Amino acid sequence: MVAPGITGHTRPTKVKKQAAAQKRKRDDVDVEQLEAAVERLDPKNETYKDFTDLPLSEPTKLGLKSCHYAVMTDIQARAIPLALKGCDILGAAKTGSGKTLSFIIPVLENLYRLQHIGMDAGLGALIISPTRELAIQIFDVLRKLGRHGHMFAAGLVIGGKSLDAERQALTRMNILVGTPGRILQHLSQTVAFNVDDLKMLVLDEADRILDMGFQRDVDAILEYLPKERQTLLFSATQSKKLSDLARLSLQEPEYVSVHAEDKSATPKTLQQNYIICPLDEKLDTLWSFIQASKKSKILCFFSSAKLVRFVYESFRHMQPGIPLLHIHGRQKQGARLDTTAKFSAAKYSCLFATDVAARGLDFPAVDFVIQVDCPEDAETYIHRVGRTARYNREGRGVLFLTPSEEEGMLKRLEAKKVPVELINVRQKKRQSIKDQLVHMLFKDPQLKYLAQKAFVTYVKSIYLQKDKEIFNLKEYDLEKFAGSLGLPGAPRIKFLKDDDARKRKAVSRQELEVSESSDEGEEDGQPAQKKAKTVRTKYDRMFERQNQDILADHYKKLVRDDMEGGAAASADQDAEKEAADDADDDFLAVKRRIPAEDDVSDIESAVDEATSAEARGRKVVNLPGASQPLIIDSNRREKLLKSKKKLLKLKDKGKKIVYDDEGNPHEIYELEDEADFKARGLPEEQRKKYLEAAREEVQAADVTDKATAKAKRKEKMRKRKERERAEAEAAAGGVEIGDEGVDALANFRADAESGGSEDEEDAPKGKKQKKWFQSDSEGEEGDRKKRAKKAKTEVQEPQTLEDLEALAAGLLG
Ligand SMILES: Nc1ncnc2c1ncn2[C@@H]1O[C@H](COP(=O)(O)OP(=O)(O)OP(=O)(O)O)[C@@H](O)[C@H]1O
Repeated sequence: MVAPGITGHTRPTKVKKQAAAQKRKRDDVDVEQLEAAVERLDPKNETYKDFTDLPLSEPTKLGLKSCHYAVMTDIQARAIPLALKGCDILGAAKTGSGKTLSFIIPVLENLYRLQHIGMDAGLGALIISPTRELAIQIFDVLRKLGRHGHMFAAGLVIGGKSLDAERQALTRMNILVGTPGRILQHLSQTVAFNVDDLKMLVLDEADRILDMGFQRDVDAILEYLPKERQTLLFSATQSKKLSDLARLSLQEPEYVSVHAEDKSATPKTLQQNYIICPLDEKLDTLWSFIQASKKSKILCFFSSAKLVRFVYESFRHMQPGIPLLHIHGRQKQGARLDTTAKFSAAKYSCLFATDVAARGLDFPAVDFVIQVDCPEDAETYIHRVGRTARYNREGRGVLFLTPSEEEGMLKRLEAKKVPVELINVRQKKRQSIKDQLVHMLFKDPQLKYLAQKAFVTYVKSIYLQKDKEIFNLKEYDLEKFAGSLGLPGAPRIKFLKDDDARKRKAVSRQELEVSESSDEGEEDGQPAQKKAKTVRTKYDRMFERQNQDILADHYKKLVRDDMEGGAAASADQDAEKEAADDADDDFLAVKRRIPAEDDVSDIESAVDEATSAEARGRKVVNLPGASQPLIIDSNRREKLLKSKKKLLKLKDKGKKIVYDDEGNPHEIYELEDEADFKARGLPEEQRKKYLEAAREEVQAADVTDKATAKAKRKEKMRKRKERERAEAEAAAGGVEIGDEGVDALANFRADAESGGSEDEEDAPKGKKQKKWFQSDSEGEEGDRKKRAKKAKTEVQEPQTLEDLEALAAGLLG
């Protein structure tokens, strides 16, 4: 198999051509025999177990052998024979049950029997996947299986590479794997891309591809494809919606649903648990879990990219003792692929992810899938948890549910026949990381900013959830949640006006996840055309941010005020701007409370305005302490009168005054009259006079100071002599002074001379001084904590995987 741009041939062209010609001759015979054998297949009455039971071409057999695939999985045994016979298929099977081969083998075989090979044949099969990572994975399986003698040209189009390079290769391709957006882009822009003779269309993760997020792209793609074709749809959670089937022009499709028999939609080897965890305890619980499972491969799901970044960055600072990775749609493609490869290869690692990693990815040997944030629905739960316990391996899934999410989510899971069992977190084993987070955020403003964004995006994700039976924003203690992220308080969030919010609510959560990453040209199959076109600088983006009041102070000073009265006008402008970059804030607005100097209107014009307003019959109120009258021209202004806090804003801010030696108040800068200044002489002469007078003043003060210092010294000397005399008399009187007594005396003298500062020097070196605000007991408490912490870190590391799994299980058991 040839994969343009990916594999190259080293053999000279002549030899290659001869080999191909010979092969084709052999294939002619092969093809006829295969056709006859496929005709004889009777999937409805016979069962097939091994791949050798099926009439497959030599190259496919060799491919299967080289990958050590011998026995078919259930979905393969049922779907492949039907697909070989040309049926349209709607295949549903549990995660990790081998669906990829269920469509790759029919694609290779059906095109092989049709000899749909070479440049002139054009595109024979199109395989669509919702994410780039999954497309790469499918292409990899195709390559491995097809490289033992198949002559197809196969390619991968997922964006992130030059369109031109892809264009040239596209014209030669027989099999194409890609994401919806990029495929559509080529269909609409690459003239030589010929799909008129397409024989097969495959949708992997079909329910995802057919949902709202991809609807437009997929419908547009279908417009280009011939109606006469074979269509295969596969997913772990399959939609049977008639409208979808009609869209795809399926012809009497065969429903191949493998989990119908054992009733459960998840693998038997998967142990599924859930814990009840209040929102503000999630990070503590997760941290403790990771600490107890260092020798494991863990995949943790969160609801937003910002949350993933925050948890990754903060946990990394705390050195958890296990390699941490993170993946989300906002990363560059290279970084995502790098992370996928690293996590696949890792023995022990913990990957923090958004749902971009929820579907289809075949990471080997994942021990735990932790759903830290509740999935939007049961389907997403199934796909997430399906990253473990793949192909008969064991695995464990733990779902964190807040008390308010429990009932609704369990109902949804039950409806999908997903067996989850409640377990408890051992409170004794739960470590609190709140203080560490507070400390880190205090020291690192960037981390604090990330925490604030994480908070906002989390709240947004809850607000946007469609299933209000599970997600009810009022039930979450947001103040405590902010505290658990290390924030001093919850950033203030104000929801947009009702109609706007309603519009946004209609957008599905999936669409949001997709659009979250649209800044990468095409992300998860979103077309690149949707990208914002204008070039904007960092500063443009800075001013466009809605959550200005959670930015650093100096940003605040740069922000123009949206005073209550002007808010309506600026809201429209904001709405336009906000559509661009900070997409995840676009239904939320943080109240702006920062007045800027140039927006406070000129008093005179305000008074004029008030007079004319009064003339027009409007109510005008003179606020005590305010420099301008307040015109009441709307209900909002009327309400304003009732709020003391808001009225405060309209009052004069006050000035800074300095007092001279006589106690007279002055402005900080007082400029005298120019004529008076000139009358006193030339500026240079005035300066000299001033300096002379000041010098005389200083000299006089110096003389007095010296005299005072001398008098003090004399007095001190006199006192010391008196003391020595008293000591000598005491000694003569027979009082014994031991070593201790001498020390005490010496100390006393030093005290007298230095005002007691020796005390500090006497404190043992190396031991940290107590702070003035620390009481003794606090100090001891601190020491005790330190000792306890030390003891904690000295706890014996378990040596075997079993030990650690037992520990991990212990935490959750
Ligand atoms: N017949 C087989 N024999 C042995 N291993 C197999 C067989 N079929 C598939 N596998 C292996 O099982 C694993 C899961 O396969 P695959 O990724 O196709 O699952 P899936 O059903 O598509 O999962 P998901 O629903 O999560 O996308 C892969 O590592 C694959 O190599």
